[in-house]
Order: sequence, then C-alpha cells, then structure tokens
Amino acid sequence: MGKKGILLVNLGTPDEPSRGAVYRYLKEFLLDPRVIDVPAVQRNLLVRGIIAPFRSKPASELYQELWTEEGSPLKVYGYQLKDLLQVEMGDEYLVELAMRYQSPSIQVAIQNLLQQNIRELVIVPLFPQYSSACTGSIYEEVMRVLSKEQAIPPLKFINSFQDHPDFINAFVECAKEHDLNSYDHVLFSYHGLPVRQLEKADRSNNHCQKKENCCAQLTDENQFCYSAQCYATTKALAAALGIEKEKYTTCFQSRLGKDPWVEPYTSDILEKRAELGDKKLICFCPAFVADCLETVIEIGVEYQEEFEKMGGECVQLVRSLNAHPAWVKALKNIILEA
Ligand SMILES: C=CC1=C(C)c2cc3[nH]c(cc4nc(cc5[nH]c(cc1n2)c(C)c5CCC(=O)O)C(CCC(=O)O)=C4C)c(C)c3C=C
Ligand SMILES: [Fe+2]
Ligand SMILES: [Fe+2]
Repeated sequence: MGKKGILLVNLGTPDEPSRGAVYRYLKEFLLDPRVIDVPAVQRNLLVRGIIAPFRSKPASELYQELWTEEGSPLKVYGYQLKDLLQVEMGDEYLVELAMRYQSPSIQVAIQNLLQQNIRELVIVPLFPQYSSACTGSIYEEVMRVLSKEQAIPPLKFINSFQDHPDFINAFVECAKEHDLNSYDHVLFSYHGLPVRQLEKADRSNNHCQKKENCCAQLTDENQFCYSAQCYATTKALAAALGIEKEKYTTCFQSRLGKDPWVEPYTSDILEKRAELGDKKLICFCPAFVADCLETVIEIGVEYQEEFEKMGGECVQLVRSLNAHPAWVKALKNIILEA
C-alpha cells in the first residue's frame, strides 16, 4: 500500500540575496493576481515598471543582512521542519517541502510525491491564518498542477490553524526564553493585508469593515477573514501566556503601496507606546511560523531602530516556531486531526 503524502508549503524566498535573484522573486510573487489583486494591466505596470526594479536593490541589501551560511532562514527552517516531521510521522507518511514562489516549486514537490505512488495527499500551507494571497494562492497552484494528472489522489487541505491549542502552545514554549513581566508592553504583530482583500473574503458582503468591531469575533459570516483570525490567535495566545488586555496590542506590519491596509499599523503602535513612555517592548509575530525578512529584519532591526529614535530602548523579537520540537508535535496533531 502506498504512503500518505504530506506537502508543507511556505511562501518562498529568493534563491540567493543578489539583486537579480531578489528581482526574480519579487516579480513572480507580486505578479500573482491573488497578491496584488488589481486589474492585470495595472498589476503588470506596477510590478514590472515600479516595484520589482526599484525595490530589488534595497530588498537585496536587507536579504544580505538576513542570509545565513545555510541560506535564507525561511527555507533553512523549512527543511529542518520537514525532516523532523518525517521522523515524527513515521514510515507510513512521506513529507515534502515546497515554496509557493521560486524553489523548491510545488510542481516538483508534487511530482516527487506522485512518483512514490502516494495514496492520499495532505496540503499544509504554513500560514496559521487564512488569506487568499497566501493560502488561497497555494491551493490554486496545487490544483493547477494536479489538474494535469490522470490519477489524482484524494486531497485534504488545511485551511488555517489560528487558535489550535498545540500551535498556541508551541509559541508559548518559544516565549519561555523571555521574562514577559520585564517588558512594558507586548505586541502581536501580523503581516498586513490590503483592506480590499478582507472585504473580498467576506461572502456575506455585509460584515467585514461594515459592522463595528467586525474582526473581534470569528463567526460564520467572517470565517475566512484574515484579520478576525489574527485576533483569534492573539486572544488564544494572550490567554495561554496570562497577559492582561491592557498589556498587549494586535497590530499589522509590512504595508506595501498607498492603498489602505488593515490597521493599526505596527509603526503607529510603536509611536503610541513611545508617547506613553514605554521603554521595553516584546513582539510576537504569529503570522509567521519561521523567521524571515519580516521578523528578523523588519521587527528585530528596523522597528528596533525606529523605537530607539522615539526614545524607547528595545523591541525584543520572540523568535518564531522554526523547527522547535513543540511545533513539530503541533503540526503532527494538526495533520492527524484534519
Ligand atoms: C501586496 C503585497 C503583499 C501581500 C498582500 C502580502 C501578504 C502576505 N505575505 C506574507 C508573508 C511573507 N511576506 C514576505 C515578504 C514580502 N511580502 C511582500 C508583499 C506582500 N505580502 C513583499 C514585497 C515581500 C518581500 C520583502 C520585501 O520586499 O519587503 C515574507 C518573507 C519572505 C522571506 O524571504 O523571508 C513572508 C513570510 C503573509 C503571511 C501575507 C498575508 C497574510
Ligand atoms: Fe508578504
Ligand atoms: Fe473582518
């Protein structure tokens, strides 16, 4: 009998930190209509004419700062996670890793699994909260690749795991190297998303951004709302860490372009906390399961520098789940429960 296939998929990262490789990465990533969801002509002009050429140089400098001897952390931890999960799942399973953009591609990873004659396939986007830009795009690519096959195995997709107790517990384990009581305030900083994309995910057309505190609770109406899922993560994580409401803030980072993105922006919260006289902040990034440019550099370096200029002392990043044993166990349970 064939094995059960597990395909872990993360976003992807440049193949190397050179300007050319970063340009290729940005172009592939941002030309995805689920990521920059504007009409094709506008997207092409924006990406090919402005963002990729102008962003590739500064971004490649940041990637050079991020790069380790083994490569980009997102991919390095991805491979470590895959190997540890393979051991944890045992011989009945075959685990593969893919990246939505650049390498290793979803196409190659699926071919590897199909060649081993797997009898079913579980797709695990490595994003705790659902977004069309990330999770939805992975589904689309998996379905595109599989649609060319004659023998398509039974499929399972893991949509989100924003408040799964084992995922939350893995973050609690990662936080143990810090004394949370020694910080003035805790930030839960998530990757941002254009507000337009939140609205599009609202099938009822009458909830997201239309009702007061629309994202405060996850309901049937807003079950695919990225922002509501982020608030659900914060709620579960704050409860597990025993942090009181006044001591933490949910915020959103990495805005690109001039369109409105989900608020509050992390940079505005830093300013507010500095005005209130906070000196020491600690920051969780629970939209990311592996350290990457957006955690190590944006939070750990850029926001640290910004906060110092505002009179603060530190923005301490809580390292991501990476290949932590508690995360490997959590992933196993999430997959087995699917
Ligand atoms: C319109 C642009 C973008 C959307 C929408 C977006 C959503 C989104 N992204 C992640 C996770 C990651 N993003 C990363 C990098 C990154 N993201 C964007 C733009 C959008 N993201 C850019 C241009 C970049 C490249 C870096 C830069 O130029 O600033 C990464 C890091 C990858 C790495 O190599 O380390 C991750 C991870 C999520 C979860 C998300 C929506 C919920
Ligand atoms: Fe992003
Ligand atoms: Fe919402």
